[in-house]
Amino acid sequence: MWRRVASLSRTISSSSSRSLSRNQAAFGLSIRESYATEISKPEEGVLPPKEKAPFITFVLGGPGSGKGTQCEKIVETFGLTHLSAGDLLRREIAMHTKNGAMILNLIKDGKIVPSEVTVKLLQKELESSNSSKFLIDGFPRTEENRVAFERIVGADPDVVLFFDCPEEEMVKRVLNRNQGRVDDNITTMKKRLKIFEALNRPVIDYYKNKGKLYTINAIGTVDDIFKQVLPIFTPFQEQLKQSRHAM
Ligand SMILES: Nc1ncnc2c1ncn2[C@@H]1O[C@H](COP(=O)(O)OP(=O)(O)OP(=O)(O)O)[C@@H](O)[C@H]1O
Ligand SMILES: Nc1ccn([C@@H]2O[C@H](COP(=O)(O)O)[C@@H](O)[C@H]2O)c(=O)n1
Ligand SMILES: [Mg+2]
Repeated sequence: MWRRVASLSRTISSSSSRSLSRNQAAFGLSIRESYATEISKPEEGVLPPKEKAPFITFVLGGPGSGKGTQCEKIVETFGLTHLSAGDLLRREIAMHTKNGAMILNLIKDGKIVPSEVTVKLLQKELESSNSSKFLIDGFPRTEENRVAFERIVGADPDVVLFFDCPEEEMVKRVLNRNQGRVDDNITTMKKRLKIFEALNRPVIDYYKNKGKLYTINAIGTVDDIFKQVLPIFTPFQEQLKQSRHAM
C-alpha cells in the first residue's frame, strides 16, 4: 500500500469528509495519519510519515515478443508483482463491466484503449496491493499512456525493459499461441504491428533518452533471453529485497 499520504492528500483537498473516511478505512489509517502532510505540523523530534516510492518496471515490446513469458520468470526470481495491462483489460471484458464492450471492440481491432481507462485499472491494482515492486507489462503503449500514468498515478519507472523481436518471429509466435485470444489472428496482428511501430516506438525512444531503457534481443530460447534480463535487476537487488518488507 504505497503512496498512502500522497494519494490521500489529493483526496482530502478535493472531497467530502464522507469520502475521506472511506479512504481512511480503505487504507487503514487514523485521521491523524491521513492529515499528516497537509495540516498537522510534526512534533519536534518526530519524523513525518515516510512516503516510499514503489519500484516500477515497465515491460515493452511488440505483440508476441515474449513479454508475458519473461515476466513470469522475473516474478519467480525477483518476486515482483506482475500487472499486465492487457490482462486487466481482458478482465473488464470477461466481467461485462461498463467499459467491457468498448474494450472488446478495440482489442479485436488491435487499437489502443483510452489511457484514462487503462491507467485507472492499473492505479486500482497498485493502490490495493501489499507489494511495493511491480512489473507493468504492455504499458505504456503510447505517449498518451505514459503521460496519463504520470498524471494519474504520479510515479516514474525505475527500469524499462524492451523485448526487441523481428516481426516475422512475433507473427509466428502469436499465430501459434493457442490461448483463444480474439486478437491472435493475422488480420488483427498486422494492425497491432503497425500500431506498435507508430505509437510504441516514441515511448521506447523517450526512455532511451532518459537512460532507463534496457533493450533485450528477444530471439532465442526463453532461458537464453532470461539470461539477458537477469543482470539488469542485479544492481537493484538490495532495493528489491528491502521493498519486500517496506510497506
Ligand atoms: N523465446 C521464445 N521462443 C519461442 N516462443 C516463445 C518465446 N517466448 C515466448 N514464446 C511464445 O510466444 C507466444 C507469445 O509470447 P507472450 O505471450 O509471452 O508474448 P507477449 O509479448 O506477452 O505478447 P502480447 O503482447 O500479445 O501479450 C507464447 O505462445 C509463448 O509461449
Ligand atoms: N496499454 C495497453 C495495453 C493493451 N491494450 C490493448 O490490449 C491488447 C492486448 O494487449 P497485450 O499487452 O495483452 O498484448 C492490445 O492490442 C490493445 O488493444 C491497450 O489498449 N493499452
Ligand atoms: Mg502478453
